[in-house]
Amino acid sequence: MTAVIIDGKEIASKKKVEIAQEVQKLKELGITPGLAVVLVGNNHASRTYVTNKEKTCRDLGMYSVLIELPEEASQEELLSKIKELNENPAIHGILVQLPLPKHIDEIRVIESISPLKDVDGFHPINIGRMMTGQDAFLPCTPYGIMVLLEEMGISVAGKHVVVVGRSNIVGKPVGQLFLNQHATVTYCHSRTKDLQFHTSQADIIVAAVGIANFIKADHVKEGAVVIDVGINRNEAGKLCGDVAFDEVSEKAGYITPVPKGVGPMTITMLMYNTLKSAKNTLRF
Ligand SMILES: Nc1nc(=O)c2c([nH]1)NC[C@@H]1CN(c3ccc(C(=O)N[C@@H](CCC(=O)O)C(=O)O)cc3)C=[N+]21
Repeated sequence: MTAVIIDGKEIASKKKVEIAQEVQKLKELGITPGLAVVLVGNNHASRTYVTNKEKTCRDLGMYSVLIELPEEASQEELLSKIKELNENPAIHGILVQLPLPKHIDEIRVIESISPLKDVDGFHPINIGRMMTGQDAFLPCTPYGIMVLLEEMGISVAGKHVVVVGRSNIVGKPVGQLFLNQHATVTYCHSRTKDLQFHTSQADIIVAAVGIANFIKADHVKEGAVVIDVGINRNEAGKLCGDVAFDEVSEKAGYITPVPKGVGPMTITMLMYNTLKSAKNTLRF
């Protein structure tokens, strides 16, 4: 069997057209969704992602502003910038690019963002509301994964999903979103015994460990759906996922490539969350 490729780039483009149309409607009501991205320091990868986010914002007709602080900026400086953004009515979404320099407490920073503008979905209020199945800003990568499956017509209810990796921004929340859609969820991590025993039973595997080519064909059941969240660089500096794509594609039923799989959906769902926040202001 050769796996069906889940084309995240194509699905993201389709979603972005829908978002751009919604943005146009809001602008006719006098509201332009605004996203503020805060970048501390000069990490090259972060700058690439931030540039990508800003460009996408503008392509969709949204307002975007980049706030740059030097690497040595104090936590207090960052927190006061965020306070200004919380109070700025032209800003509907705030994203503080992670990772932050070591001298800054990331949790403290995330908790200083208004939950109403937390378009990353990282704030405990939004995580708590997601846990209990209430309306919330959902974290962009996990949300994007659920949209990919929905667009591909891959049902989740009753399926056995194995999440490999338990980060706060992907592994833990994506398992919760699967649970909310009635899947049976197994979380695997660095302390799991016999990883292959679990992954080879999965109907759907989410690989979010941050180790290049970690999931091999032996980890995968014939016909399984394999979602690769990895954003690693191989020896040649080329972007590659957590899944050994070629050998796993021989066995899987569906697979997301890296690049052009989950990544573009992360950006797209950030735009969706910013639009949602702007729409929320119509409610008050
Ligand atoms: N507060 C915060 N929120 C984030 O959402 C966040 C963050 N910090 N820090 C860094 C990670 C990483 N991230 C990616 C977004 C898009 C691609 C993406 O579009 N990747 C393209 C390839 C891009 C390239 O060529 O490098 C793809 O997979 O096709 C990847 C990674 C968001 N992040």
